[in-house]
This record gives sequence, C-alpha cells and structure tokens, in this order.
Amino acid sequence: MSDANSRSNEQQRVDYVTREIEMKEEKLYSKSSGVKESVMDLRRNFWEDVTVNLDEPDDVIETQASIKQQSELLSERERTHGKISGELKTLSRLKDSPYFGRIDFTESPGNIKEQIYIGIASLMDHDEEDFLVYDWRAPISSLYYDYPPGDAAYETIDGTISGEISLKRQFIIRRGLIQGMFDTGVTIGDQLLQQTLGNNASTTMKSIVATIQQEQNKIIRNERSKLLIVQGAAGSGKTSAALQRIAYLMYRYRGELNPDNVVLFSPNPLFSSYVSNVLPELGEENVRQLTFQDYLQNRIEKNMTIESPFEQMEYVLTQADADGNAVRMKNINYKSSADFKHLIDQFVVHLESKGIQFKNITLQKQIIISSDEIRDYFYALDSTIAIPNKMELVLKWLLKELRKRQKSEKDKDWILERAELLDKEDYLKAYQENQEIDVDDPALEEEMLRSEVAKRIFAPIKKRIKRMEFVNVPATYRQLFVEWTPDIATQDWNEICDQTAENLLNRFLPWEDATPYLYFRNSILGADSSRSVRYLFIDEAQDFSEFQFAYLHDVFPYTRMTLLGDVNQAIFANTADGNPLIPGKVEEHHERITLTKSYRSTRQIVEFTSCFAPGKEKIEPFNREGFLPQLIRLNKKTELDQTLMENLRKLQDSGNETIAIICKTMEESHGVYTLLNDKIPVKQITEETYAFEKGILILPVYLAKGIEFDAVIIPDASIQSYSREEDRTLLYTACTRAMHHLIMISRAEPSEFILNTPRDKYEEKIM
Ligand SMILES: Nc1ncnc2c1ncn2[C@@H]1O[C@H](COP(=O)(O)OP(=O)(O)OP(=O)(O)O)[C@@H](O)[C@H]1O
Repeated sequence: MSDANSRSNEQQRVDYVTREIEMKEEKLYSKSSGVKESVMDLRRNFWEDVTVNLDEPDDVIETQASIKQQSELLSERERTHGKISGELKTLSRLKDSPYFGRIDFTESPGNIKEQIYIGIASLMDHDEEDFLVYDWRAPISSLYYDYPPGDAAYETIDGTISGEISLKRQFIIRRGLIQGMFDTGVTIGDQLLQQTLGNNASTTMKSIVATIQQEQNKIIRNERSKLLIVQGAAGSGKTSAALQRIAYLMYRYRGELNPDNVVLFSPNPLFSSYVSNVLPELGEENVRQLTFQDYLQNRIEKNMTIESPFEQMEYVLTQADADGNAVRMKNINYKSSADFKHLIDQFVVHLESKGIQFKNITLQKQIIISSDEIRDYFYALDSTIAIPNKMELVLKWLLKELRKRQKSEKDKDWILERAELLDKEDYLKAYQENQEIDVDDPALEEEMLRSEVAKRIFAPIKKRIKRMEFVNVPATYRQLFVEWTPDIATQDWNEICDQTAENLLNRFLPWEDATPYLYFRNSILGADSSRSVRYLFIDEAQDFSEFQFAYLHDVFPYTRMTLLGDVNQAIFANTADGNPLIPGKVEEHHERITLTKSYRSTRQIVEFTSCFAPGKEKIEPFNREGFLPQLIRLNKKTELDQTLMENLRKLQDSGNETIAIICKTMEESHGVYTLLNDKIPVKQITEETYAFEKGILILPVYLAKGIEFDAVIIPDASIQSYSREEDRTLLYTACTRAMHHLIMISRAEPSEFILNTPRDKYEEKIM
C-alpha cells in the first residue's frame, strides 16, 4: 500500500468516525433537549406543582414533603442533563481530533491483527460493539507509549497479554482532517514534539496526551506505590505527568474515586491557574488544588497571621545582614528539621501533667465556667488517657454544664427581655418544633419563648466549645519557649525562644512556625486525619522541609502520595536537608523515578543551564534548536532601561508573546517595574496574581516556579546578585523558565555561575 493510498485510507476512516460521532451527537441532542425542556418546565412550574399550605402544623409538614419531592425530581433531571452535556463536550472534542495514535497489534499466539486507534476518550460504533477509538488510559493503549514496533505486552486485570506491534503511527488531525501522519519507533513523536515545543508558550498548560514519553508513562500509570517520588530536571514534564496521572487515576477508578479524593499542592496561586485547564481538556473535572499555605491557614485560628513562604524568602534574601537575621536563620533551620518535631513531642508529654492553657467560658461578659475549673477538670482525668481524648471528655462535660446553665438561665427575668432576638421566622420555627403546645395557653407560650431565647443565646457558646475554642493553643505553644526547659536544647535555643515568644504574643506565625504550630495543635486537640484524601500530589516538593514532610505523613497516613520536584530548584531556606527527593533520605517503602530529559527549552538553553545546575545528575536536552543564551555586559554609559527596552522590542518583533523579566527578589522586581512602567506596557506579578496574560511580565524567581515563558530576561545577572551557593538554584530556576530565548544582563562583573560556563555555551555582547 503506497503512502498516499494509506493516507487516503486513513482519511476515509477519519471521515467514517466523524460521521459516527455526528450520529451520536444528534441522538444526544434530541435526548438533551427533552431533558432540558423538562428541567425548564420543572423550574417554571415549581411552585405550582407543590402544595403550599401553612395553616396547620400538619399542612406545614405536607408542604415540606411536597417541596422535597419536587426538588429531588429537579436535581435528578439536572444531573442527567449535566451528564449529557459532558458527553456532548467529549464528542465535540473527538470530532475535531478523534485520535492521535494507532498501533497494529497481534496477540500471540497467532491471533488476528487488530488496529487500535487511541484518542482522548473511547468511542464505540453505532452497534456499541467495536471500539472505534480507545481511551488513552485503557490498558491496551499503554502499548502505544511503552513499546516500539516488535514484541510488546500490556497488563490487564486478568494478567499480561503479549504479542507483536507491527505498526505504530501518529496523527495530527484538526477539524477532521489529517494534517500530519508519521510512523514511529519508541520515542513518540520527534516530529510532533518538535512542532508542539517549538510553539509559543501558553498562558495555560496543555495536556501532553499525544506525546507522553515512556518514562513519563511509568509515573502516569503507577498503581503499586504508596509513595512515588519523582526527581526530574527542569522542564522534564513532572507537572505534566502529574496531571496526566490524575486523569489516569480518575479513569482507572471511575465510580470509586471522585475529584474530592484527590488533592494537589501547588507552589503558588498563579501556578494553580496555569495548570487548571489540563484536566478539563482531558474531559475530567478539576481536583482540589491549593497551596500548602492555604491548607495551613484553613486549619489555624483565624486571628493568627501566617507569614507566607514568599515573605520568608524575601526576608532571607533582602535582609541577610539586618539585626536578628542570624537568629532568624537558626530559627528557620531548626524548625525545618525533624528534631524540632521530636522536641514538640517531648513538650506534649510534659503537658500530660501540667501546663495546658484554657480559656474562660463567658456569657454576657460574665465568666460561667472559669479556665481554672476547666484546667482542674482536665488534669483530674485519668492520666493514662491521651490528651486529645481528654479534650473530648472536657468538651462533653462543658456541653453538659452548659445545658444545666441554659436551663437555669431560662427562668431568669433577663431572658424575656431578649425575646426581641427572635424574628417572625423564628417564632414560626419554634411553634413547629413545639407543636404539642397549646398556643392559647399564655403560660406555655411563655415557657416556649424562654426556651427558644435561651437556646439562641447559648448556641454560639456551644459552637465555640465544639470547635475546642476553650483551649488556648497559642498560649500553650508559647509555653514551649517561655516556661519549659527541654532536656537537650539545640544551640542558640534561648535566642530562638525569645524570638518565637515575641511573635506569638503578636499572634504572628513566621512561615517556619506555621507547620510546627499546626502539628502541635493537632497533638493536643486531635488531628483531622484527612481520610477522604486518597491521592495527594505535591508539586515542587523540593521546597518542603523535613518537618513538613513528617507532618504530612502523620496527617495523611492512608493516602497515596506522589512527590514531584527537582533538587536543583530548591529555593527555600533549609528545605534540602531530609528532603525525600534526595536518594537515601527515605527509608520506608517507596518507588523513585528520575526524569533526565528536558523538553521545555531549546538545546542551547538546556546545555547552558546544565553547566551550573547545582546537582551532578545528567540533564539531556530534547533536540530542539534555538539561539545561544546571551550575556549582555552594560558599559558605563548605557542605562538598564534602554537595554531592556531594546531587547524587549526585538523579542516582541520576532514573535515572542510571553516575556518574563525574572528578578531575584520582589524588591528588585519593584525597581524594574518603576523603571519600565511609563515606557512600555508591563505587568508586575505578585503573590496575589491569580492568572497571567500574554505580554511582558516582571516577577521574582520564586513566583515563576513551575511556569514557562517564550523568553526570559535576567535584568541583573551580576556577581553581587548571584554568588552564594543558595543563589545558584535561584539563577538556575530563573534561566530554566525560558523556552526559546534567554538574555542575561549585567552591569558589574557577571555572576561566576555564568562565567564558569564554557564560552561556547553562550554569547557575550557589550552594550
Ligand atoms: N511528553 C511531552 N510531550 C509534549 N510536551 C511535553 C512533554 N513533556 C513535557 N512537555 C512540555 O515541556 C514543558 C515542561 O513541562 P513541565 O512544566 O511539566 O515540566 P516540569 O518538570 O514540571 O518543569 P519545572 O520543574 O521546570 O517546573 C511543558 O511545556 C510541557 O508541555
């Protein structure tokens, strides 16, 4: 069969599949319009179809039942409608591009050859008998990603199926037309990859489903490991693989796993929005995505302020010589370690006999149960009971005491004076709840009123007790640094204590204290062990400290974790020690996958940045040609803004749409913004930026994590900015954000990280 013929055959098949899709669409449309009409009808006539009668208590009950029935019917129809809309969306995606791959597979021994077409979702023919397209996540589709033509095998629930692949083909199909078609070996899509990676950076990440690489497929389909650790070079597709893995798991465990069971910790809000399109593009709902800071904030008292990791970073970078910084660095160091976790454990043991601080329970500013009473009750409980269990007992006791108090307060005069607390609806509710009361009997009516008012007054107090607010956690945690003396203290313990005690007095938790504080809180109040989370993904895991990992293991004991990161990009203070990304740091059962090939940047950029990458691991560039990175040395007369403007214009003229000026700190970023703001449209990215648009962006390196741009300019690549070992990872992270162009500017002597790179890896210009 000639190539041309084969292509026309393939196009005929695409046409056939397109027709099948159209037929399915038609069927679904008619079904959908029926359901839609029914939904609209139900909504329009909702109140006509329910019987509303509030005259007698019986009628009220009947009315409620009728409303309930009607709304259940409505939500059932709405669900069906939602499902049909989802199916229609998938069909529309398939119509545009029904598949991207084909393998011809002969199951051994001697079976007939099957043609397997692979796309973003499955599609059956009109008789619902044969697969016209297999979902990329189906077991058989793994052949496509894992093997070149020749012997191959895949796993099913019934065991391994072996055979031979006689053809492996890729397609680029757009609007139902084959635009490209290549037969290929194991590396899927050199041509295809060249095309996609050569395009402009996108403001939202794209799925890589058509060109997943063998190594990445191991991450995506891994089902065995409780802990999967992925160390991957910058741009090696860790984030992409993580998102494809989520989509895979949602397919594999369809019906058992819902988006709420999966949590993704992302490095910053901008990143969250950057990746938010990938799962919907693959036809899946987005999972819960949050930063670790949000996670902590949601669990800590609202009146405590948590410093963000970026504020900590900015402090470390800009105030290195300020008073108190040395103590702060020791503080950060110690509180990032597992040693501090053990120290907290020791303190908690000490609290078993004394020291927990409680709060008074007050009513109308009067103490009704004092903190001393609560403390005495707590410490009188059997000493073998664990602290969190004792807290539960205190809670029950307090609620019982409160009920007694509520009963006695009810008959006091002031209660009736507060009857105005109740509005009309409350009256109605109170009557419904007390239907046996004869409303014509004034004594009974007053009694009911008193009960209702008392209930209302005590409700907020009960709520606070149920939230364990009777324990003064910040004050108790402060005791660790003020009252208590550990058996063995770390060096500089006294200074660490002074600094921490003062912060706690101001209800301020520096980033290094945030996780320890929550750990301590859980130790005395009980952890909200998050059983509903079945899969936890941590991207940029190199930025988590040993303490934070230990904490996460404690609160997610039943959760399967996927950690993805790059030790070369560890930019936060003291995160490298004890980080599981470094081999040898984790003892428990885990699986480790290393990705060494970098897809984001051109070969020239990868070769240049690998020369000063902090780690020694091999980093292989994907073979995409580009320009050498440029080092521009400014002479005395040239202004920085002039050089920036000139280069920005050049970059824009040559089609670069997202250009990032990546600074070391926010402080530097403010300076560059002030310099350019009135000369050219620029946008400054801060911690609060939730989405980014095309254009020229100015940002500190720690906010550029995980994101990529067409071109990157480093406005100050001098030795003053990047000289210490810690600066190496910052410069490496900044430079590896570039897909096509990298420009570094330096007025003074350039950083040695650049100068020590072989001269043929970059070009130098004097301006
Ligand atoms: N198999 C692939 N097919 C197509 N594109 C890919 C593939 N793998 C990675 N890429 C592309 O390479 C770029 C980098 O991927 P990604 O952001 O997932 O890497 P990363 O390892 O998380 O990077 P970093 O650690 O530097 O943030 C993205 O543009 C992604 O689309």
